[in-house]
Amino acid sequence: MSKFIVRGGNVLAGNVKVSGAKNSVLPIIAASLLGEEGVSVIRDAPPLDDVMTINKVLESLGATVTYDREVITVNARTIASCEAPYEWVRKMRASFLVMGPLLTRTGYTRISLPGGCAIGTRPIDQHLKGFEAMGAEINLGQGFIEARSQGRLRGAKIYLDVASVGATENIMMAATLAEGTTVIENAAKEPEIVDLANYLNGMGAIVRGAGTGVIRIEGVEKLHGVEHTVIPDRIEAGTFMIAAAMTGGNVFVEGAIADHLGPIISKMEEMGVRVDIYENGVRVIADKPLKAVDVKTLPYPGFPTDMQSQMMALLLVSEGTSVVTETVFENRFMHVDQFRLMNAEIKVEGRSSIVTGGAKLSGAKVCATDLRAGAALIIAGLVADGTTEVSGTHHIDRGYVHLAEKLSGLGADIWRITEGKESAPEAGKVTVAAQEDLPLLKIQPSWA
Ligand SMILES: CC(=O)N[C@H]1[C@@H](OP(=O)(O)OP(=O)(O)OC[C@H]2O[C@@H](n3ccc(=O)[nH]c3=O)[C@H](O)[C@@H]2O)O[C@H](CO)[C@@H](O)[C@@H]1O
Ligand SMILES: C=C(OP(=O)(O)O)C(=O)O
Repeated sequence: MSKFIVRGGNVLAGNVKVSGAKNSVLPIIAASLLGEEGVSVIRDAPPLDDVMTINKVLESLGATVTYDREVITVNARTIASCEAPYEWVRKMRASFLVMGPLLTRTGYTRISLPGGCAIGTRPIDQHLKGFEAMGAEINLGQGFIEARSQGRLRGAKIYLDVASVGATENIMMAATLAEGTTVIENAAKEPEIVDLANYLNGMGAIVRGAGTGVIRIEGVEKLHGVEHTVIPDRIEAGTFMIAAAMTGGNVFVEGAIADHLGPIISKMEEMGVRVDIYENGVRVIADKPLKAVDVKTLPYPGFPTDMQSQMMALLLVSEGTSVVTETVFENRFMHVDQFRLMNAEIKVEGRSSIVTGGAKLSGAKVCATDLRAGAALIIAGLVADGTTEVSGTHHIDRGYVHLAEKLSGLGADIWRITEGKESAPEAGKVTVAAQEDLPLLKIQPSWA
C-alpha cells in the first residue's frame, strides 16, 4: 500500500506544466475505435492509470495500441470483439464510452456496468435513451448491458434530461456513423466535448455545434484514423492554482487555458487571489489574506464539480464562512470527514456544506475517498501543522500525472512511500517521489 506524505509550511513558487486532459483523452481513445482505416495518433496523452485502463479495454477488443512518451497510436482496423470485459470496465466509469463507437460500427456490443469514483449513483439512462432513439435495442443483464441494431443506427433528435458529459460523448460518437442527422439537445458544453468533436471531425465525421447546447451530427459511411493533440487538463491546472493560493505562493501554471478556467479564476479573484492570464498559461499570486466566497457546482461553464473539494480546502484557510453547494453529484462530500480529521469545521446540510474559514489545520492520517478528494487532502496538507499522510493513492493515480513530483518542483515537502520500501527524508528537505512509485512506471502494460 502506498501513501503520500506531506509536511506543511512551504510556500509554492515556480513553474508547473499541465498534462493532457484525462477527461478528453479517455473519450478520444474510445472514439478511435471508429477508425476503420488508418491509424490514430493521440499526442499529449497523460500517463495515468485511467489511460492504461482504457487502452486495455481497446486491446481486449482486438485493437492494437502503443504508448510511448505521451503518444498513443491506435489501430482499430483489427477489432475482433464487441464485448468489453468486466476486468477493465469495473475500474473506471469512462470505459462505458466504448459502447457508442462499437454499437455504431458493428451493430452489437455487450459491456459490463462501469465502475469509477463513488460520488453518487451515476446512472447511464441518458446514454441508453440516446441509443434507443437511434434504433438500438437494449437489454440489461446481470451486471452488463447489451445493445444491438438491425443495420445502421438512424439519426434522431435526442433531448438529454440532464446535460451529461458522458451521454453527450457516447451519443455523439454513435451518431457519426448513423444514417441521417442526429441532433442532441441540452448537450453538455465542456471543453472536452469540443476536443472530442474536433477529433471526430478529423476522422471524417461531420459534427457541428459542440460547445453549445445543441450538437448536430450528420452520419457518414466510414471514419479513418487521424493525428490529434489533447487539450491541457483544466482540472489539474485548477488544482495547482488552488495549491499555489493555499500556500500564499506565486506559481505559473504552464499550459493552462484561461478560457477553460473561467469560474475557477473568477472565484479565486473574488477571494483576493491575483490571476494573470498569458497565452501559454496563468500565473497565480496570493499575497494577501483570502476572503470566503460561496461556491455552487454546475455543468460547464459553471463551477466544475471536479474542483469542489480542492476549493473547499482553500475556503478552509480563508477568512469568514462559506457555503459550498454540490448540484452535479448527490454524494460528493466524502472529503468533509477527512478534512475534519485535520481539524476543519464543516457542517453538511443536504447538498450544501458550511465551511468555517480561518482553520488551523493540523496534519493527520487521512484517506482519499475519490480522485479529487485525494488532491484536496494533499493541498490541505501543504499548509497543515506537521505531517499529513494520504492513503488511497490509487484514486489519485487515476487522474494526476506525477503529482508529488510536480508539487515538489514547486517547493512542497511531499513524497510517496510504499509500505516497507522507503523511510522519510530529513526534516525540511524537498523530496521527489520515488520513481518506482510513479503511475507511469508502476504499470507494466503488455504493449510497453
Ligand atoms: C471521464 C469524465 O469525463 N468524467 C467526468 C464526467 O463524468 P460523467 O460523464 O460520468 O458525468 P455526467 O455529466 O454524465 O454526470 C452529471 C450528472 O448527470 C447524471 N446522469 C448522467 C448520465 C445519465 O445517463 N444519467 C444521469 O442522470 C449523473 O448522475 C450526474 O449527476 O463529467 C462529470 C461532470 O462534470 C465529471 O465530474 C467527471 O470527471
Ligand atoms: C469524477 C471524476 O472522474 P470519473 O468520471 O472518471 O470518475 C473526476 O475526474 O473527478
